[in-house]
Formats: sequence, C-alpha cells, structure tokens
Amino acid sequence: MADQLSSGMGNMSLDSAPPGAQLGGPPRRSYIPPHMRGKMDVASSAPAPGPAPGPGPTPGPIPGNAPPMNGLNQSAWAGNNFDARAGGNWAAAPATGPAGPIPGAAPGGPGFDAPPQQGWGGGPRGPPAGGAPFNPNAYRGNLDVRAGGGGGAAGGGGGAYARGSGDGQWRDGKHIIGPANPRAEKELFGSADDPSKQHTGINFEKYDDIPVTPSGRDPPEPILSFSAPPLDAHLITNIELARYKVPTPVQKYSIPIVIGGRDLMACAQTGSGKTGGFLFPILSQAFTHGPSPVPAGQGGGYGRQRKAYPTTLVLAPTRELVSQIYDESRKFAYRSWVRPCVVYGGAEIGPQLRQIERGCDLLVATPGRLVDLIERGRISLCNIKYLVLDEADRMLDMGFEPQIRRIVQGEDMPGTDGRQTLMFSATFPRDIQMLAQDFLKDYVFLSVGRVGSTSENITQKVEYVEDADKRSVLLDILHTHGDAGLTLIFVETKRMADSLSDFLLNQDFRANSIHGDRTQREREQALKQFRDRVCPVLVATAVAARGLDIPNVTHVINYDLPTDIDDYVHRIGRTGRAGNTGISTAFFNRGNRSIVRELIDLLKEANQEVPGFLETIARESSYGGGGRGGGSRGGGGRGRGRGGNTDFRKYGGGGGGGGGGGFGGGYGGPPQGGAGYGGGGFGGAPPASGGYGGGAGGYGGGGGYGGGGYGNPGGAGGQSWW
Ligand SMILES: Nc1ncnc2c1ncn2[C@@H]1O[C@H](COP(=O)(O)OP(=O)(O)OP(=O)(O)O)[C@@H](O)[C@H]1O
Repeated sequence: MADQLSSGMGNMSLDSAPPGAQLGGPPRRSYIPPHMRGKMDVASSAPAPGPAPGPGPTPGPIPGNAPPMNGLNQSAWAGNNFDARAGGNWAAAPATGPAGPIPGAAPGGPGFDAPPQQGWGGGPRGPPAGGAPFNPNAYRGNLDVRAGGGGGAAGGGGGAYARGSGDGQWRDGKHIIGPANPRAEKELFGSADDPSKQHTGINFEKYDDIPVTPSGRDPPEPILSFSAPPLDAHLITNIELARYKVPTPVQKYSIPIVIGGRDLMACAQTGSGKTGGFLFPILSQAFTHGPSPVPAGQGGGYGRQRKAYPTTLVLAPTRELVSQIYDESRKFAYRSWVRPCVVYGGAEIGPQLRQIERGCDLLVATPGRLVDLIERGRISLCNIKYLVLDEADRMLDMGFEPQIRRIVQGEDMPGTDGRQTLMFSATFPRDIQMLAQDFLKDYVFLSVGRVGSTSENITQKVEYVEDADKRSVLLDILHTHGDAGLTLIFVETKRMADSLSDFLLNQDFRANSIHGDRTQREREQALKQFRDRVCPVLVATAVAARGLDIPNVTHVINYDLPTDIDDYVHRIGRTGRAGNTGISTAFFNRGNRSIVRELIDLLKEANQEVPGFLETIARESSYGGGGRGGGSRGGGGRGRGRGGNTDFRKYGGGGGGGGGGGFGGGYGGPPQGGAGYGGGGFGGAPPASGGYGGGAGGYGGGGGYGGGGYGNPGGAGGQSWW
C-alpha cells in the first residue's frame, strides 16, 4: 500500500495547505475501492493552522521605464567555462544516483506552507536588489575554494559531481552525460501507449495557426524545430524521449528569447506547453555552460547543515503544480548534471531539507515553504540566474504578491540586471502586467492568441440552471457522458466540494474531492484515484484550477461559476490539452451575471455557441464597462480593462477598478494610452510616461486592485477560500 501510494506521487501533485486552513468536523466519507477496503489507512486530519502571511508592503510606485539591460546580453550560463572541481555550488554533494521519490512526499505530518511570522517586512538581507550588474564571467577566478573543496571526496573522484536526475556530471568544463537507466526512463517518460501520460491530440498541429505576437525591443526570430543549436544536444535527446516532435508556438518563441538573454512575459493558452517554454531554454543553457559557482564569500557550506545555492528558481502557486513542474524538470534533466528539487508546504520539511542538501540547481517551490527555508538559512538565492513565475498573474495578485516581493526583493537574489526573469500564464490582466514591471527589465511580451482566451479544442457549453436544480442536472450529465473519461467538477467552496462528492457517492458515482481543508494525504489519494480512474469524478475547488496536466480529463463542469473570468479560463483549461479535445459545461444563472459580458466575449472569441439567455441577461444588466467586481470574495475587484489584447506597454489603457464589490469602474482607455474612464483604476500609462495615473482611483483606487479577495490563497485573514 505504501508503495502504491508513493509510487504515484511523482505524478500526483499536492496542493498547498493554505495558511490558516482549518480542519475539523466529522471525518467525511470518501470512496474506497472494493479491493482496498479494510486496508486503506485514511489519514486522520491533522490541523494545519498555518499563520497567515503578514501584511506585506503595498506595492510602491512602479517605475515607468524598465531599467536598461545591462551586462546580460548573453544568457546567464553563457561564457562560464567553469570546472566543477574549482568549486561549484554543490561541489560537496555526494554521488547520488537517479533521483529518488519526491522529497516530502511522505504522507501526513504537519508542515505548513505559510511563512514563519518572524522576519517579515525586514529589510533586504543580502546584496540590495538591483545591485551590481551581473557579469557572467566575473566568478571565474573569484571562486570560493571552500565550496569546491569537498567535491573530490564526496563527489566520487576527480572533483566531479555525480548528481542530477540521471547521474550526469560536469567535469573539466565538460558535460559528462550519465548512463542510461531504463527504470528511471520508464518512470519518467512512460511508454508510447501509457495512459497515465499526456499524448498529443488530433488538433496539436492546429496550434501553429494561432497568431503569435511578440512585442518589446527586437524580439528574436522563433525557432521552427527542436534542433542543436540553439538547443543543447542532450536536451534534444530528452525531448525525443518525451516523444515531443515539434515545439509548440510558445516554445518556438520562448526558446530563442531566453537563450538570447532576454526577460519574458509569455501569455499562451492553457495546455499549450508553457512548462517546456521555460524549462527547455534554461536546461539547455545549463547543459551547455555548466554550473555557476557560488559567489566568493558565500561558501558552499560544510557539515550537515549545508545551504543550497540554486541557479534557477521556479515559483508556482500550488503544491500540485510545483510537484508537476518538478516531474517535468526531472524528465528533461535526465542524465544531466542538473539536479532539480522541489519544496512545498503541507509536507514534512525534513525530507525536503535532505533532498536539497544533496544538491539543488533548479528549485521548484511554493512561496511559503521557500520563505521558511530561507529563514532557516538553508537556501540562498544569491546565485539565481533564472527566476520563473509560473501562473505569474496568480503569483502577483493580492494573495502572493507580498511573499513574492519578499523573496525577490527582500533577500539576496540578484536584481533584475543580474538575472533573467520569466513569467508565464494563460491570463495576464493589465493591472498585474503593470505590477510585474517591478520584476522585469526590457522584456519581450509574447501573446499566443489573445491573452486570456480559451482554446478552441474545448467545446464550451453554458446551461441555465437554477441553484436548486444543479444536482439533478449534474446527475443527468454524468449519466449521459458515462465513463468516457475523467470529469472534473468545480465548486466555489470547500464545504460544497465535500457535500457534492458525498452526494455523488450516495448516487453510486465513484467520486472524490480535493480542496484546501483536506489533508495532504487525502489530496494525494484523491488525485491518484482520479488519474487512475478509480474515482473518475473529482469535485474540486479552485485549488485544482491552474496548471494541472491530467491526461484524459474529457469534461470540466463549472457547477459553480467563478466570479473572475480568468479563473474560468484556467478551470476549463484542465481539458483540451496538448491538442486533445474536451468539453466544458457551465451552470449559469442570474447569480453569475457579474461575468456575463466577459463570458460572452470569451465564447465568441473561441467560436463557441452563445446561448440566447446570456445575451438577454447581459442586456438586463445595467452595469458599466469592463471593470470586474469583487463578487463574493472581498470588496472590490480588479480592473482588467477591455479593448486591449496584448502587451499593455503597446496599447496603454488601464483596466478600471471595480468599485466597492460590485461593478462600476471604467474600462481601459483607448489604444495608445489615455486614462481609463469611468471609475478608478489605472490610467493608461504607457511606459514612457511612467507611473500610474489616469483614472481617479489611481493604483488600487476605490478598491480596484486592493479588494483583497481575488485569488488569495491565504488571504489577509488567514483563511483560504479554496
Ligand atoms: N512540444 C510538445 N509536443 C508535444 N507535447 C507537448 C509539447 N510541449 C508540451 N507538451 C505537452 O502538453 C501538455 C501541456 O503542457 P503544459 O502543462 O506545459 O501546458 P501549459 O501551457 O503550462 O498549461 P496551463 O496553462 O494549464 O498551465 C503536457 O502534457 C506536455 O507534456
């Protein structure tokens, strides 16, 4: 049993135990397959009262002009002919074989993703952000020999490291590829007909028809195939093992952009390969140029408590997602010298510490646990060359932004000139684009299709269903669709997730639920049972809305529609991935009219049928323009603005702030700037004019940005809604 559980953990990701998650009440029923009854140890719920993130600083004014790119015309790895013997960040790492099970995957146990309370709001501890420009050659001859000293002993001869997913090494300035490991290969890449792996669908080639618009200074030309150069030959071997034939559009563009040393903000549809979009160029550069030594004076650390100095940091909002990105990293780092690691809350910290002690070049993390490890002095960010924010709009919204600021600007991470910053999402509201300026320099903005649009691979249906009728309509749908594939049902509250899955179980559907109040073990179990079709129906809160790549999800049902249209985009994006087709059904009634206009726009853009009742309800509504109200999750929504579909630097115009929890708020100014009109919100300040301005509310005005509720995993009050 233990084996069964742990073996699935590589693929089965876990969501963050949201800070302040509360558990309690009677244990709920969950589906136990007949062959496991009596054997299954359903974990009792351990309370997870994580502290709420402390109040973060409110965002300061955003400089209108990105600082000039300085000293980073090459990728961070470039020109670094570094010999591991001379002192790498993990020269003292023991010779490890293929990576074992995911660290921290041990079920149960306390451990929270919330940052420790102490130390919040403290000033920068390391070199000031935005400090000395990064010089990729500067470390040579400036190495901390202590760091490299242990390499010979522990590294298994000659000072080489033996580490990484596939036991590769960097030795004498060369990448020594590790031996093939059929077991690891099978685990990582599966077989050609493996149902547990995602396979490309009939519409994969159609991705090429989606228009791609790069903007920003001199964006490089896209690549057309996976070829060396520009990609490293070993990476291409791993890409072949993954059976990828051609890059997706976002990959075609992101690879040369990142290898060319540029920052990137990339918006591409759900399921269109954004993970490879950042992993491929980063790993390729690492394979070609080798490790970056720890800056002098930092030291690699001796003794049991070594500090990790990762070169790449990938931040993502949920445990499921970081775990999944970690799995992808292991695939593409197979047999290389690069050793990926993952840390996230809700899992015991001990195994995670031991994992990073063995070497950590590419770290995938949820913010809370990362802060915890930084506080414990176990991770330094001074060596970061690549910072990736996946689901970047979520990472910069009100829930995470203080933690992200603290990690990126309040620790020892190099400033924007000393690193490359990459942001990826399917949605990128303009207010968040503006906020993101703080973390980027001279970036290329990439939009694959319209920002925030949905894939045409998803057939979207909207049905008018009153709340009281939802259960019976759901039963009809489940009976009709039968066992064709996996069905993911989204609801708005944790309580609803439980009660609906109980209801479905009572109706003899093999259902389970996933949400922030379930223990880690229960979530693991729910996801594993879902993937394995033991429970082909999963009722979820928004915790499962972003990033999860679960093969064979054929139907997504929005039993409760979200109050934010971007959430809808991400939720339905759990189906119709990698060129596969899928169906989405939304239950709509007048309680959802706050998103009716944006829903109609989305449906039209994706060539979907727009039911007459939606138009009727839209006409009934006497609301203003494009600002979004905060709906039920806090007062005031974010203004996303209308009329623009790409880089806000190009079109100017800001989203109007939602007013006081309802509608109102103006919408974005006309192209080429001009203040938003209507309510508060951002004015249309193209970069040249700098700063915010325009609408009466300005930044955060009238509750526009600062409503407090949107996407907040911990929330100011410490209680997550998902
Ligand atoms: N070049 C490629 N060829 C074939 N399959 C690919 C390619 N790139 C990615 N995939 C597959 O497509 C699926 C979706 O990729 P990924 O999870 O990176 O999407 P995403 O754009 O990040 O989606 P989301 O917005 O939901 O996070 C994955 O199963 C991945 O293995």
